[in-house]
Amino acid sequence: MIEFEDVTKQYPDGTVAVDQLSLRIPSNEITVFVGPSGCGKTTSLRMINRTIERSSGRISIDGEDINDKDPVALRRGIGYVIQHAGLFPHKTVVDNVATVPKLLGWDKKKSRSVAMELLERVGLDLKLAERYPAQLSGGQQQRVGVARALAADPLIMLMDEPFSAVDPIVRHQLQEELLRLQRDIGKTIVFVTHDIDEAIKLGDNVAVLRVGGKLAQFDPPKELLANPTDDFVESFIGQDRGYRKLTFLKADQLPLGPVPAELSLGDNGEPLGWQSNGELLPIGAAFQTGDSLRAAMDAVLTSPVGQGICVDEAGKAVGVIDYTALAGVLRP
Ligand SMILES: Nc1ncnc2c1ncn2[C@@H]1O[C@H](COP(=O)(O)OP(=O)(O)OP(=O)(O)O)[C@@H](O)[C@H]1O
Repeated sequence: MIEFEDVTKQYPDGTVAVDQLSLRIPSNEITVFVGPSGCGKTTSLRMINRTIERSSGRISIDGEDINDKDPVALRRGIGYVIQHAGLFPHKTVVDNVATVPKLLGWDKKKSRSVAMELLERVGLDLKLAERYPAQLSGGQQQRVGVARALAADPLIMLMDEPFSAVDPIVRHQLQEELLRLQRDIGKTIVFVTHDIDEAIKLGDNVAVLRVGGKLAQFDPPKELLANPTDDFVESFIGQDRGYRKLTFLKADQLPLGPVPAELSLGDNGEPLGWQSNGELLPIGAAFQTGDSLRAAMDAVLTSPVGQGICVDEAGKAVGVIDYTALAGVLRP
């Protein structure tokens, strides 16, 4: 656990970036710091690895004050990922990742093989391993940044707006990959973003900060959406919080209807399209039973016939749901 107790950061010019922040960041979970520009997110994050020193208060990791640790040793146990990945431009991708194992004293061959394993783990095409960072897309560079941060097998990962500079589709993929990776590695991740949707999607816990570096609310996303503590949090979450709440309800309780005859299926039962007046209409976005109700709603809304298709893990159609049945579930 990382604990902030009454932590304040005042910069030499008098700016109070973080004001008496107290919170507990649980181990092996993702905690997100979110808030408007200038609210002290980055300052809070960087005080954890002491690249910014706190002015007062206490920050501890598993009970030990970080100021009692050697800063270099402290940083070695903490991975750090930043917005543009911060890769070494003159090193190849694999050498970027192998840098840390080499620093830890491993030989070149072992460092490279560990680096290749990590690149595979973060979903990078290994054909890109010998390229230089400038020859990769922004999303690919971020994957390398994550692999490099994982290279020392740190218990803690600090991630400062790591996905902000990529387009929305790649961003969505990187978020999904991070969640998948976290299911395997279970690190203590502290993640900074100004995007409340990203915070809600990724965070086990979300700390909402207001300008002046004060904590407005610290809660799991579900609680944040259901009970924002004040007007600031409510307006920061936005108008559509009722819709966002659907993210936390599972679609497996939905009363699915049978697959209708008008739905064309492939050899393995996968939906191909809706037959309508001799035409085959697209199916829209199908959902799986393990998905959220938000995904089911999206499937209904994107279906040309108002029927959301539910598929199993193999992609086989197992049932459909329409507006009326969905509304029945949504009504309190
Ligand atoms: N070195 C510095 N000297 C003086 N003030 C600083 C310094 N670094 C940051 N600040 C100020 O501290 C406040 C918090 O900055 P910080 O970068 O932590 O915020 P942030 O929430 O991460 O912002 P953003 O989302 O825009 O990156 C801001 O008012 C900023 O101008």
